[in-house]
Amino acid sequence: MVAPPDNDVLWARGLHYSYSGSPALTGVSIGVREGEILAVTGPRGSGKTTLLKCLSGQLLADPGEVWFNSAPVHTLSRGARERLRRERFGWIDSRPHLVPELTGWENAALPLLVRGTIHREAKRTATEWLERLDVGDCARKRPGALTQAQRQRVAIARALAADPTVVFADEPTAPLHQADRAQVLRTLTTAARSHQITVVLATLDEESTALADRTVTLVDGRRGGAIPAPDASEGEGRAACSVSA
Ligand SMILES: Nc1ncnc2c1ncn2[C@@H]1O[C@H](COP(=O)(O)OP(=O)(O)OP(=O)(O)O)[C@@H](O)[C@H]1O
Repeated sequence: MVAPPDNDVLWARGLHYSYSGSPALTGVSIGVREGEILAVTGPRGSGKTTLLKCLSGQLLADPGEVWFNSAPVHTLSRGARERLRRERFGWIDSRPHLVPELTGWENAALPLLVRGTIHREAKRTATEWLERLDVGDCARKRPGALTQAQRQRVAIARALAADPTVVFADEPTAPLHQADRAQVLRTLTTAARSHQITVVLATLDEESTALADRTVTLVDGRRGGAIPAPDASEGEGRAACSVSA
C-alpha cells in the first residue's frame, strides 16, 4: 500500500464498485484537501452517489483504497467504519430524512445525543446551528410543520452540528425550488468554510459547482477532467486546488 499525500484529508485510489455485476465505478482515484469544497458532477447514473458512499465508508470498493487523514478506511471492519462515519463524517441526502416525532432542534441534535453528548450541550449546539442556517424559528416545530426548504436546512444543521471533519452532500438542493437552491447551498458552503469543514458535494447543478473550489466530473463511472473553479471575483469558490489522480 502506498500512503496518501499528507495534505489530503481524503484520498482514494483505483475505486471499483459494482451492483450485482453492473459496474458503477471503474478505477476512480481522487484526493480531497482539508477544508476544500469539492463538487463531483456528471450525468445521471455516472456514479456520483456511489463515489460518495465509497469515500464515506458506506460502501466498500472492490478493489480500491480509501484513506482518511492518512489512515486506511478500506481495511477497517464494518463496525469501525460505522464509528468513523458517526464521529468524523456528516451526510446530507437529497431528501431531508428527519424523524417526524422529534422537533427541529431534537433532529439537529440527534447525532450528538447518540454520541453521548449531554442533553443541555447538545441542545445548545443544535440551536446555534439552526440559527446559523436561518431556521432558528424551526427549533420547536416538528418536520410536518416545516417547508421542504426548512426541513433541508434542519438536515444540514444536523450534519454540521456534530462537528464533522468531512460532510458528504448528495445533491442536497435537488428537491428545492430554484429560488431556495442557491440560498441553501450558499448557507452550507459559508458555514463549512467558516468552520474549516471539508465538503464533497455531488451535484448536477452548475450553480453548485460555482461555489466549489474544484470540480471533478464522472462519466460512466470514470474520472473526466478536473475543472478549476472560477476566480473569486467571478464566483465564490476559492482559487483552484491541484488534483491528485
Ligand atoms: N442500489 C443499486 N442497485 C443497483 N444499481 C445501482 C444501485 N445504485 C446505483 N446503481 C447504478 O449504478 C450506477 C451509478 O449510480 P449512482 O447513483 O452512483 O450515479 P449518480 O451519478 O449518483 O446518479 P444520479 O445523478 O441519478 O443520482 C447507475 O447505473 C445506477 O443505475
